[in-house]
Amino acid sequence: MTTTAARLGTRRSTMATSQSQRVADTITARTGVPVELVLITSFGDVTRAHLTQLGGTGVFVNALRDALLAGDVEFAVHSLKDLPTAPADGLTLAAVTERDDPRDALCARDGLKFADLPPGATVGTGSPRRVAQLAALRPDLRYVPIRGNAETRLGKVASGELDAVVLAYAGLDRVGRLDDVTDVFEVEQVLPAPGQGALAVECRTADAAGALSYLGTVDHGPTRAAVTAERVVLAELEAGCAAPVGAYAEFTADDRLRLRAAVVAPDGSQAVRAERTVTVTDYPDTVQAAAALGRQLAREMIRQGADRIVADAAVGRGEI
Ligand SMILES: NCc1[nH]cc(CCC(=O)O)c1CC(=O)O
Repeated sequence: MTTTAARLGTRRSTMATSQSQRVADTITARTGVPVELVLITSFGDVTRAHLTQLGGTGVFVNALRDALLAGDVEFAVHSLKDLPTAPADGLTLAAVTERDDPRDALCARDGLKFADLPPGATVGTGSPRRVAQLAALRPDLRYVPIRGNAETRLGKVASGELDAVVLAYAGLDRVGRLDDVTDVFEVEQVLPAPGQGALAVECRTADAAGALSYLGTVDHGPTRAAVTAERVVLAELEAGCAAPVGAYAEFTADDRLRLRAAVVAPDGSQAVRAERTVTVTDYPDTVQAAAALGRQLAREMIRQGADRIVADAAVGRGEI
């Protein structure tokens, strides 16, 4: 008897296939189920438009979701930070993998640290969240929007077109480019995107409890709780993945869940930053505690004007 391999849908980039292969190998090691990668081209991969002009959420995940719903693949692996917060009809988040390093990293010419970049130096990043937080730290630098995969972005530093680029540390690790990192931003300086460093495994809801219940073997409870809190902040602020919102949750030494979040105006001139910790055992389960924590923190931030900053930033991007 031959065992048919489960088909895992993934984007085609080196980063996507590397992280998907790792999930496939872990599933096979833990369950014995063979998994084959099916490469799917998303609109976000082929268009040259600037990310913030693509209508926000979902550009990288829609093609994978279409393939799932069409039955072309059994499950899909996404970078969790690219996944819209709204649930998708007929699909279930079957697993959230253990988070890799959530921080953002600087890759600069000549080994330069962020503090040592000369005034006026050009820093490439397509993320309003990064621009806003970096501009708050160094308003004297020039932030340049860029697109393309990690290798293309790093190439702009190698060619001398830019002095530096900022990318996710976890992504650089997955494409084998950690040698290019010259500085790493602590989460206190630059809060990561909600879900950064974690992967989402998505399948059809109809298969989740039965045929594909083995996907639960790659679910990591503490990461799922942390990213739940982070994504609730994003949802409550009615912000998409292109909004200047950072959020990071982690368990403290005494097993409480601490959530930090920031909303920063695109020029760094205004910011709402907040932090809150929850005692998880006060709630029926960890994910409910995380969701309550996210809602409470978001409400506190809205009282301080965070929703205004989010809306103004969307107007600035031409979304409203
Ligand atoms: N939007 C693209 C994207 N989606 C996930 C990652 C990095 C890996 C991760 O956060 O899991 C990246 C690239 C980047 O931000 O540098």
